[in-house]
Amino acid sequence: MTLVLGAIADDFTGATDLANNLVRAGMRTVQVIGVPNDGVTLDDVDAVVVALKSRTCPVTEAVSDSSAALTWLQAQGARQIFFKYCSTFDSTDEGNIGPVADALLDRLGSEQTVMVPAFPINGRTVYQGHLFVGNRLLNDSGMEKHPLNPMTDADLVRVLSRQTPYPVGLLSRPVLAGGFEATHQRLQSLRDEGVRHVICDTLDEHDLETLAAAVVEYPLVTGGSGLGQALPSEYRRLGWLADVDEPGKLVPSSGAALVVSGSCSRMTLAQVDHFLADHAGFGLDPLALTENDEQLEKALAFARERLFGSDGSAEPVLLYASAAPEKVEKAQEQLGVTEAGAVVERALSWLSKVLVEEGVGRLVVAGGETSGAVVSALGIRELRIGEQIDPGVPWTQAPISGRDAPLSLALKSGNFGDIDFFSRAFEVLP
Ligand SMILES: Nc1ncnc2c1ncn2[C@@H]1O[C@H](COP(=O)(O)OP(=O)(O)OP(=O)(O)O)[C@@H](O)[C@H]1O
Ligand SMILES: O=C(O)[C@@H](O)C(=O)CO
Repeated sequence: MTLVLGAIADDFTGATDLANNLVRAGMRTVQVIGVPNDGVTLDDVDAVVVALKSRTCPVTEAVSDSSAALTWLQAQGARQIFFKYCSTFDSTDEGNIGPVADALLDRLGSEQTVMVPAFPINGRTVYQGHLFVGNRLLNDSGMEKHPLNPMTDADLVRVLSRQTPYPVGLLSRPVLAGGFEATHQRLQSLRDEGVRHVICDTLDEHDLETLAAAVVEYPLVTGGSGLGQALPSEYRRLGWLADVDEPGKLVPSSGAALVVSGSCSRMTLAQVDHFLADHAGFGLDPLALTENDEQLEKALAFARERLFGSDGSAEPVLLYASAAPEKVEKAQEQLGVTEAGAVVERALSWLSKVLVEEGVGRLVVAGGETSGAVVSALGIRELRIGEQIDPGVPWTQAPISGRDAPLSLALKSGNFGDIDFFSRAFEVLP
């Protein structure tokens, strides 16, 4: 069998989220970090997800990194390309969703793609082009306060129209409810009208199935991991995908248990509070971090003492910069948005690297950008997907040089996971 799906994910937690859904739907999936420059063995692999850090970087960089990923995936023979972005459509008026999708369409010589951010099991739905998080519109969900890409408009046709010079259309729920034929015809007529990007309403798994059936032969599809959950059965129907056993199990984990969090999303803030109620944690402040190394050293000493307790009293520790919007704004006013984020990412990734070298073997990271920074600092190139902790967040494993057993790693998207995620994650792990 040849490679069926090649995915380009704009952040690391998003990549893992998609890989998780593909694995759960029966595809043998490999997640690679960045475009591989040497041999990755893709025998017996149905899907590859290339994790980029292109969500908030400058547009030109996002476009060139995504194009490089496409070139590599095409060389591997991928039949369909999936551009994975956030289920909350994280982007700004400059991009990067529109410009990357346009560049990929150009390269693939394709006239149209669909935009399917919905992930119903995690409460992300789209109706009349408006994105909901649970029962709130996107712009009233906490995402309007996102440190890097505040989402202040829930109308995705309008949002995307600011990012692309091409026409953006809507495939609405009433049409979708008419099933495959009605959906197929609407996409066709939008294409005849020159509509390049189609925002797709989606309320539930059944809508995802209808969409997957209608777009399975599109060279490029785009969206959240919900569509990734629905596509594999269509690949199977076309004979592109053989039936395979359930995804492989990870090897038993070992080593101390650390959580690092740079996510300031509403759910992460609640998870941090919940964990701190009966676990140890150390909060980092970007302003203090820029002054000198004192806070960093204190955080390291705090973590070492509890993680590796010499008297056998080892316990999980949380290191976090996660903070409420007022605090984030204050740091951003003084340091600038990019520098405030970068200071935190540097601190958390350095702490993770040192502590993994010293014996952390189970690591949970909260936040997509934060995960990107941590995974890069650890020099990880490839992840195997394992047990799911909560929808969208599996345990993964990666070899680490100097460590006999692989590192067990969970990359949690900001708003994913139940309130007790940080402590329960370690219970799920074999
Ligand atoms: N106290 C803080 N002040 C300013 N910026 C912060 C602070 N804490 C974290 N940050 C930055 O905020 C950004 C959070 O983005 P990140 O992608 O990690 O989380 P998220 O958006 O919640 O996750 P996801 O993208 O998976 O939904 C990071 O760049 C992080 O460094
Ligand atoms: O789609 C989502 O919400 C997540 O996979 C994600 O991309 C968060 O960074």
